[in-house]
Amino acid sequence: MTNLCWQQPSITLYGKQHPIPRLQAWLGDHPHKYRYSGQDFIADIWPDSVADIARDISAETGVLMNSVLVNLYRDGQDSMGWHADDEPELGPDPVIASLSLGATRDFALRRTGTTRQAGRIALSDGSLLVMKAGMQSRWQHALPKRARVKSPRINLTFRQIIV
Ligand SMILES: O=C(O)CCC(=O)C(=O)O
Ligand SMILES: [Fe+2]
Repeated sequence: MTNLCWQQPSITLYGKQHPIPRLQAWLGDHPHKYRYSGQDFIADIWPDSVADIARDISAETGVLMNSVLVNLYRDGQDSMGWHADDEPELGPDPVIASLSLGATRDFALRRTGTTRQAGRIALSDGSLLVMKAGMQSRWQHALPKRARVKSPRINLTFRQIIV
């Protein structure tokens, strides 16, 4: 994982550029394109180790996963804000499978259109969280900062790009 092509793109908030508070890499079985905050990213072809995990997760979920967004949270200061994975490339009702490695981090949930957190799940090393069809339109999720966490976490969110 350490030799992946890590990127730290900037997102535009209120007209100002901010680097995302984590590193990410976009991998797949083909050079799939995906659009994120107004920028296009082309997938690097995944190494055999990741292809093997994708095969297992495809068998587990019944969905042929052909791409993965890898997130590296260097410590508890790194995070991901509230969002749903509702990019058009994923189709109307995606299944997304999220494998966690390293430090345990809380995964927070809220209903779409609300601001209050409705629940959280501690994602520990080796855990697999499957967000099933219907979830992205009804719920948002986030990975909040945790000041006490001093060690890194890598998260692989397997997806099926359908366009
Ligand atoms: O790090 C996590 O568990 C969440 C990652 C996530 O939501 C995403 O990659 O879209
Ligand atoms: Fe997500």
